[in-house]
Amino acid sequence: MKERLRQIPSLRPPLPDVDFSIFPPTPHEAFALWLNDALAAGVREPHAMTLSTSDADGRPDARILILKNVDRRGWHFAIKAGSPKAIQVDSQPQVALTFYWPALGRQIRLRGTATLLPAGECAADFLDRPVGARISAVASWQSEVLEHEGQLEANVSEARAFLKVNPDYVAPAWRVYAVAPDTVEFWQGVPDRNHKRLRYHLTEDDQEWTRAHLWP
Ligand SMILES: Cc1cc2nc3c(=O)[nH]c(=O)nc-3n(C[C@H](O)[C@H](O)[C@H](O)COP(=O)(O)O)c2cc1C
Repeated sequence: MKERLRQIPSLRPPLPDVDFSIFPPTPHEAFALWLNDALAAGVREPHAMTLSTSDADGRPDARILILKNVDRRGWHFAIKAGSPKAIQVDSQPQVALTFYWPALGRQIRLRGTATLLPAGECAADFLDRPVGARISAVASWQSEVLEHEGQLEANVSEARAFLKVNPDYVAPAWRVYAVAPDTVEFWQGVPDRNHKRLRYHLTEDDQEWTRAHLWP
């Protein structure tokens, strides 16, 4: 295994260069710039990110979610109440988000606080989902033990029939959170390993973003 892993290239050139000295004043704007680059470079699912949480005992957990929006409140994700991640976020709202875009050798790391958005926004997000995704959200006891496939099929059929006659139904467990970061780091991999890093940090009074270049 060790040999096989060693042979896999990482940060394979060509990678883009970056001039952090001309980066915008907020990480929100910087994220939008890099997302444009990722889309232009054909990065698959650049809106997939790892949400890291910790449970009540302080044990870390992580999983991938889809980024739903970025606005002044932060980076949004949608999940189901009652799932392990939702229980973790509610008990410990300090979380981290991580993006990795291999084709560009770029990583973005955020640390901050997750806040539940108003019920109306959660409902609107649910109704925006394709019908298959709504069926699945209604049918699934997410992350519970599935005793046999038949259970899932039965729940999916039931949810499909229910949503057919109740197309405006909103799953009450649907939640959208925004992560308001206090730290956001933009990391550009360089093949010679002298990576470039820019960290945005919110001042204590939450008024201003400061910027610092970090050692590789
Ligand atoms: C590309 C990708 C996107 C995903 N997007 C979401 C999402 O937006 N919301 C979600 O609840 N789960 C999403 N998942 C599934 C989660 O990673 C996870 O398996 C699931 O939510 C259960 O997590 P939990 O047991 O920590 O609650 C996605 C998985 C992948 C691989």
